[in-house]
Amino acid sequence: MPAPIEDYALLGDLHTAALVDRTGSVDWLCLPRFDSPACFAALLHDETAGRWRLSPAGAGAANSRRYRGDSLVLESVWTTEEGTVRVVDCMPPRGEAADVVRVVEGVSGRVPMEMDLRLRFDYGHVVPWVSREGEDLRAVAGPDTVWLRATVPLYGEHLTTRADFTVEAGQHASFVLTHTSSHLPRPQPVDALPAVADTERYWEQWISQCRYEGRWPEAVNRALITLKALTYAPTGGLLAAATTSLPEQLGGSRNWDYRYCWLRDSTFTLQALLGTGYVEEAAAWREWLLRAVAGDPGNLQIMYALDGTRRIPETTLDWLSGYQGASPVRVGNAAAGQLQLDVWGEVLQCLYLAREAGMAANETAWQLQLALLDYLEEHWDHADNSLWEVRGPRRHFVHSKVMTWTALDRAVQSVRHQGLSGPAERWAALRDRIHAEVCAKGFDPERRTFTQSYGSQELDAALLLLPRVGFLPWDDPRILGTIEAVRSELLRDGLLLRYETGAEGNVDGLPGAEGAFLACTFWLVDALYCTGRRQEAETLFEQLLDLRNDLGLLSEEYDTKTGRQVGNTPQAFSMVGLVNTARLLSGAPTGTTAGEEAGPSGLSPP
Ligand SMILES: OC[C@H]1O[C@H](O[C@H]2O[C@H](CO)[C@@H](O)[C@H](O)[C@H]2O)[C@H](O)[C@@H](O)[C@@H]1O
Repeated sequence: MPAPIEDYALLGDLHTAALVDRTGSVDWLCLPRFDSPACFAALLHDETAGRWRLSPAGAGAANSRRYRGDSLVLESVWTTEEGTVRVVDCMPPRGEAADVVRVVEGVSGRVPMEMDLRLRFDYGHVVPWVSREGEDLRAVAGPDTVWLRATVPLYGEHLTTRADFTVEAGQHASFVLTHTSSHLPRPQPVDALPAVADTERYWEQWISQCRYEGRWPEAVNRALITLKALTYAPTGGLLAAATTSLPEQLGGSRNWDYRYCWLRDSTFTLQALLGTGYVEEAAAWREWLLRAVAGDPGNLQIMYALDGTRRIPETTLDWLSGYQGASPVRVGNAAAGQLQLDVWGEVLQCLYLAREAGMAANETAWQLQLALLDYLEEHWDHADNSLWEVRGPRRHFVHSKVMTWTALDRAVQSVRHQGLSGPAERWAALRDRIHAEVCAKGFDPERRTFTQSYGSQELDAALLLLPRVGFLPWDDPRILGTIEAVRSELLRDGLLLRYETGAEGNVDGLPGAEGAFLACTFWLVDALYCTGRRQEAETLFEQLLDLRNDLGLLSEEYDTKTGRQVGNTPQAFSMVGLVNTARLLSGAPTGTTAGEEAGPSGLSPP
């Protein structure tokens, strides 16, 4: 049975990621890319779907583990009756091929070790043909070949590759697993020990560029490293999370594939990276965006594959029982075909902020924005699926409408303050019309709160974002009323739901419920802080930090009843929330609004 979600550590090489549990088992690895089929899928079934375990013989969980400094080199330590060993795991920055390096270091005594490798390609159901090439192993199936080089003898048993060996104090044993396409010659294997050192150096060098000087630096650095690890280096695409189908409710069916680039999640990630000095990543993402939407920029999709592919059809993998029985397991994501109007606002805002942060204006990028605005002028008044990607009927979601306001506002600011050219007066007129409509149709004067959609009785945590984009100031009574209403109706055991599942007309069209949404709870911290409730804000932020696993990672949601992380992991949305809220609470200007015309406040210390 897979481990609790919070037990998993992340390894990555900016092309793909692996998850390792406390017992030394790699339970998730997709090769060669994040969105390729997994060759270790025990995470979504059991060990028969593939995993790679390395630990002292008969041992359970490691006694301790940590990342080496600010890196993605994982160290797990076991102390047994025979002595102490350290297993060092990493994925070196991608060279010719993908490598996973595992080194066993004897610390004291003489410890018997076990290695158990079950490669199962195509999400667990293809057993490869394994043969020896000298001392090394070669496992082939269809498009994939995996090589295993080890410094200890290997043997095969029950369709599994094993090693039983002993490590003494001061000794090393190492394993290098290398993947390539099966039609290609064998890549040069990396040397284990230098590869570990290179990996550590790569991450230390990357984090040394960080310009964050606020509080909670360790938590922020770890979140930034995680966000970087969710970057697909060849294209600059930013992933929502490293996994598919980790359930939003234990045992439930709200299981989605997050190994893609959502424009929304990417723009939030970009804001966190830009705000901490990572302008290069922003430039790479802008190039990715321009390529992804090229051809028909008006016809924007809300998400794309890592390389900008538009078609990511959703299917289920019925041979997998799902994470601890939560089925179905889905690959692909039908949300790609939805209308989510907020995305126009997020993209225009992000590109605006990138220019503010010093990225040179780019004529092609501005042409893209003009095309997006053309579309929006025609479609802003359509009902949509909202940022929550509801699968129930489309509605006039208040947050979506406010983000169309944001798109137009940032366009106006770009002309007025950034020297770009466009019909600013026409955009400003439509912007003001949308503002008036939202205030008339999306606000409930009796309850003194904005509502989830026009005429609805329901609330939505996304309403906390209205003042952040400058739609109204933080001290506007309608915003203060909304913050109070959202708190009183959506807080569960101190954390915030996105909305009430199953309420009024079952807005998301899905069975079951879900955990508290961590990004929304960070938004609540921001709202408390920006309305002068600094102590409450700080207390809630510290409470959120306590939900991170021992390695500083957060998944998408938290089940307050069982005290467990739920949903895909590690999730960019949550890690972004941590970075941006830490910046806010540290007094850093966060600049999510465009300027004085956008409204007097925005997200900045009051
Ligand atoms: O809740 C139903 C939807 O859940 C997923 O969407 C969520 O994750 C996205 C990626 O992080 C995020 O952008 C979105 O705001 C979230 O609601 C899933 O991808 C959808 O298919 C599903 O309908």
